[in-house]
Amino acid sequence: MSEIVRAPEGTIVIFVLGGPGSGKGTQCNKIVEDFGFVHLSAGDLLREEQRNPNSKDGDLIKSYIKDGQIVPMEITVKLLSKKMQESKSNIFLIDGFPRKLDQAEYFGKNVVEPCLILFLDCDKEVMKQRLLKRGETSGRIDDNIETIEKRFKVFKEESLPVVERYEKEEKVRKIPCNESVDEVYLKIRSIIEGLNK
Ligand SMILES: Nc1ncnc2c1ncn2[C@@H]1O[C@H](COP(=O)(O)OP(=O)(O)OP(=O)(O)O)[C@@H](O)[C@H]1O
Ligand SMILES: O=c1ccn([C@@H]2O[C@H](COP(=O)(O)O)[C@@H](O)[C@H]2O)c(=O)[nH]1
Ligand SMILES: [Mg+2]
Repeated sequence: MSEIVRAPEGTIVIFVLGGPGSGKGTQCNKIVEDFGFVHLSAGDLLREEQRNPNSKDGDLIKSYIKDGQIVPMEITVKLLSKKMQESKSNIFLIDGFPRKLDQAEYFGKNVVEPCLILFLDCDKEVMKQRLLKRGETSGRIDDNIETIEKRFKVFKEESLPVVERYEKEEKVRKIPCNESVDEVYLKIRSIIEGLNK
């Protein structure tokens, strides 16, 4: 796997954060359609790496995901950095990362500081119902009630402090996400359209 490389000057990174099932992937897909940013889902990259029979990290990744725990950051940051290096774009939506304070520090120091955090704020019960429904067809090893509960705990204890960290830097836009996909997206679109105004 390639090494972690600092992003070139002018690279713009938006972190899309929120609890499991808050709609990060769904909303990122809509942003990509309208704005053409490059969407990197840390979870998707880890799942792809886990499926790669040549990866030395596959078994480790699988055990962390199945248990709803956070994979050691060197693995995730390498995957993100590789995709960024391969891309011709300089605007990235990074979904579901950073999940811990040390990951936020590490990425900022070694890759790039984000300019904006979109925080998708959704009620736990709403997220749980979405994930259970998704689990009927997703095939994800973590879309089951036992792992979902663990993911909620990890999100509250480890990942919410990341949002609080960026709130101190006034980089966070909080978006209520209990409503329909289109209602949520209208709010997100207006935030993105307002950038640089
Ligand atoms: N606003 C919404 N209203 C109803 N269903 C939604 C909404 N947003 C997303 N969903 C559905 O909820 C499920 C979870 O959405 P999505 O995969 O986008 O969430 P996520 O935040 O990326 O979750 P994860 O952290 O598990 O990757 C999907 O089945 C999606 O179709
Ligand atoms: O930065 C990351 C992102 C994800 N993980 C692990 O993957 C699963 C699923 O992530 P989603 O964002 O829900 O697709 C997550 O529960 C973690 O186990 C990670 O470790 N680090
Ligand atoms: Mg997702």
